[in-house]
Amino acid sequence: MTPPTVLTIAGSDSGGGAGLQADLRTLFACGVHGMTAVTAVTVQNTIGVTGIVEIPAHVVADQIEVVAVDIGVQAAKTGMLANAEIIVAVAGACDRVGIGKDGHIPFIVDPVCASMGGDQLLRDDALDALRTELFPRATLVTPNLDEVRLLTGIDVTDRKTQEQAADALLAYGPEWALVKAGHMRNVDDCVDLLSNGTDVHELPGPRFDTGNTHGSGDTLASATASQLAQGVAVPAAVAFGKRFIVRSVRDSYSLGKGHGPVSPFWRLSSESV
Ligand SMILES: Nc1ncnc2c1ncn2[C@@H]1O[C@H](COP(=O)(O)OP(=O)(O)OP(=O)(O)O)[C@@H](O)[C@H]1O
Ligand SMILES: Cc1ncc(CO)c(N)n1
Repeated sequence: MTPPTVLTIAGSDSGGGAGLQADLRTLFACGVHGMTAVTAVTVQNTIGVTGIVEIPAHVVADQIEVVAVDIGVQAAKTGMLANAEIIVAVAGACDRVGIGKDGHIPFIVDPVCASMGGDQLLRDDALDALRTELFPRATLVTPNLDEVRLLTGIDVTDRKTQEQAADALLAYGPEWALVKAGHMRNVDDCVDLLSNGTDVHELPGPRFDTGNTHGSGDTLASATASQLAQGVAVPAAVAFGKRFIVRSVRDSYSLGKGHGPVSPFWRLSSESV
């Protein structure tokens, strides 16, 4: 049987923990066919990012268009987009193939700005392009708290500011905003907040005491995209993504000398070959 298809528009992490490698791993574990429009190649391990080569913007757009035309895309997500020119090209290509809230294909914009270790993955002057080019096209945006601060100026410290941040993000035009709580390290649990301005959903979850959360945002967004690709509504798709990431953080593992990755392998391990 042909599985549903999901396109990730993202950068490569040579260490295999985050970026398109995390996306493909997660999409596979969720039973969907993953496709990639590569935006950048990072020279990266568990310690940090030491180099970035950005892919020409027209090549990013072409990757989106060729897979959409031939294979078909049932949901799409973004990760690292590197620069404003790529963002503009992604917006144009998405419009041409129907990806986005005004087309028929659900579109998650994960506004990746930096790696877990703080290395910059998006040029400073590209923030505005994210807000103006991609947020209005997004079915769902999924910033972490550092990205919320950069995009809205709001410092999220509790449930009230989390909701304020969601409203500020929604003002840029996405249908839904998910304000992730992974970086709210002063609290014992990890409650993400999903809102479309009228429906507000708390997504509760435990906080595991681990530094091995490399790729957690990519994994959450990809697991959510796997559900949107099958016609699941946003709140249920995000609830699935949250359950998926909780198990994946629980089973995260140490690798190298820095931050190890979250692991979606739990989903594949119930049967022996
Ligand atoms: N220590 C943890 N224990 C449990 N869940 C976590 C933990 N850290 C992050 N999460 C969950 O993982 C998901 C991603 O959250 P986070 O805010 O860390 O995103 P991110 O910073 O974009 O991730 P990335 O590490 O890929 O950059 C959220 O659902 C969050 O609640
Ligand atoms: C390529 C890439 N994308 C995303 C992230 C953030 O998780 C990362 N560290 N590297």
